[in-house]
Amino acid sequence: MLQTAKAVPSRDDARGVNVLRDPGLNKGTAFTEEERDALDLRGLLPPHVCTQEEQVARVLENFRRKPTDLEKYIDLAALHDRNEALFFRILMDHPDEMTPIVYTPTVGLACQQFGHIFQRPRGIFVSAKDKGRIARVLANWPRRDVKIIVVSDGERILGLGDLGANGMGIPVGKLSLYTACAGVPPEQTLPVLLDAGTNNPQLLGDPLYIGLHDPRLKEAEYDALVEEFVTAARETFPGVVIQFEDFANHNAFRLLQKYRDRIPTFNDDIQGTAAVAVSGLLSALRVSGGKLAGQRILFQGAGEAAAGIADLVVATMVAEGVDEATARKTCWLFDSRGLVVKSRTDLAHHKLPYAHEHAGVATLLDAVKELKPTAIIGVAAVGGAFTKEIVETMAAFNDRPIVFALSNPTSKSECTAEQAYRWSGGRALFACGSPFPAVEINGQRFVPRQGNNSYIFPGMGLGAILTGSTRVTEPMFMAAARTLAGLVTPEDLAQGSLYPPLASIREVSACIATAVAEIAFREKLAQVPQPGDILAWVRSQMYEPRYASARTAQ
Ligand SMILES: NC(=O)C1=CN([C@@H]2O[C@H](COP(=O)(O)OP(=O)(O)OC[C@H]3O[C@@H](n4cnc5c(N)ncnc54)[C@H](OP(=O)(O)O)[C@@H]3O)[C@@H](O)[C@H]2O)C=CC1
Ligand SMILES: CC(=O)C(=O)O
Ligand SMILES: [Mg+2]
Repeated sequence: MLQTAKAVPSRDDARGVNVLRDPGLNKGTAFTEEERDALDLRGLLPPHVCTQEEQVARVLENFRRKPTDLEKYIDLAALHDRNEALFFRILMDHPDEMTPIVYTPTVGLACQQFGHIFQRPRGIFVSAKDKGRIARVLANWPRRDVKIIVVSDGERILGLGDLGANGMGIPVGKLSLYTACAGVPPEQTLPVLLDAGTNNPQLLGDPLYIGLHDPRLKEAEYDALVEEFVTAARETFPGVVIQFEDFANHNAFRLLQKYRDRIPTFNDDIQGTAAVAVSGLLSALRVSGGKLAGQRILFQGAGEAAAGIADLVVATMVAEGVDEATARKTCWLFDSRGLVVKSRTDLAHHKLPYAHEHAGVATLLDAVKELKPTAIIGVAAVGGAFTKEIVETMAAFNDRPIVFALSNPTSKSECTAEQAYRWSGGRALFACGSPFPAVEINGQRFVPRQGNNSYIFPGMGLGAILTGSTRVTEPMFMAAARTLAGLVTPEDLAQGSLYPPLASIREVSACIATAVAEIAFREKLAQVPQPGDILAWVRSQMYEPRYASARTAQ
């Protein structure tokens, strides 16, 4: 027995196998001859040594053979678990093809099916059962150099509602973009799902649901869970930035208020969305020739995204010298009960600054007719809400109507790109939350781009991480919006694109991180010495999905 044990090493001794099983170290068929010897890999791999390019070709061939987007998602998730560098190489080199799979819209479907497609856990699940021991749970994470956590409690996943622990797909997807779009090293990222229960009856009745089969915690218990998590996360991973994602708005605004002046944190749905939308507005105004001060913006929806955008529109106008009261009057909200007006007594706190003197209006179409907005922004997750009549009405009194259909995923989009362009006779200045293909109308080609916070959060997080900023502030989001808008070229605008191409997202993120870092240094929030050339420094810190050398792998 002893002899056998010696002759056949135990798994722990089999260095080669462990390397192949570690996605951070594994190069698969790309291990060189020397590495195969040094790491005991001989025979564990087929003999042909592949280049990374050959591996990419193989992955793409298989990926493209998958019959559905969900199958493609599962395929990429498996690659992520197998070979991190190859996964990010593919994401970075094929952003237009891969982003809609790891991110919206497919990630929404994946979250809906999460318990059924689940293969391997990724990230940390902190549940209500962990009360009193969350620090120990976080300590189970194998690394201490985590710099960015994206946390969700799964209560408002995209526009799909309460998906409970299935919402883990969102932190995982967002953090994949952190690495692919902003070069944050994957080992510095940690997805967290805070399982406070779910009120989704379908999930509670689904034996394959992966979360607690319990109703959501009530406010006091819930707040205690979040507080324990935040405290433990900051102790376990000193300096970590915490991004709150896809919380329901009854918690999102409160938690932002509670933590924004205490730790480096932001709410992506409120603040990241605000920056991308303001950037889109600034780009649209370059085409229409107007100024923010001259706009009337009607939001369909009055939640996190709407209030976040409206607040940043106001802050931007105030920074341009407009008085706050006047600035507020440019923004109008329309919620599930109609136009938000002063006489209403049912308004949540975040709606009050936009409750103007006006008679009640019951339908969005009537609101458009009465207010004659220059821009409509859809953030209510009501698919198809921008009807033909609404877009035609917008086009009747605006030479260049601004139409942003920002709800996700695609099924919740207020209108398609084709509808916006066709119904406006090719005059709409359009942006969408989820991707739409290019549209040709009367020989003119329009290339819609995504008004999605994915243009903002990777660079925002990178800037905060690199500087060790102690806070993530509103001026940083304003700067991100302006930086992003500044990267839109006349060629982009000529084809209807209000954002730069996804292919340039790493450069976009580097510029946003630089703008954020400049503020962190100026406001003395940074914890590192200021480099001479901030942009060059930021670029030099960005992860490249190159394979580590065998020496590193050992
Ligand atoms: N493109 C992007 O980057 C982002 C897009 N989004 C998308 O925006 C959508 C909303 O997100 P978020 O703001 O966080 O969600 P919230 O739940 O905070 O807000 C939703 C809002 O929609 C309103 N609403 C619901 N039904 C209707 C209706 N029939 N007519 C008018 N308003 C209605 C709600 O009204 P009431 O207040 O009365 O309940 C609420 O104000 C989602 O689809 C999300 O995916 C969000 C963040 C980023
Ligand atoms: C994009 C995003 O954050 C959302 O739809 O929730
Ligand atoms: Mg979100």
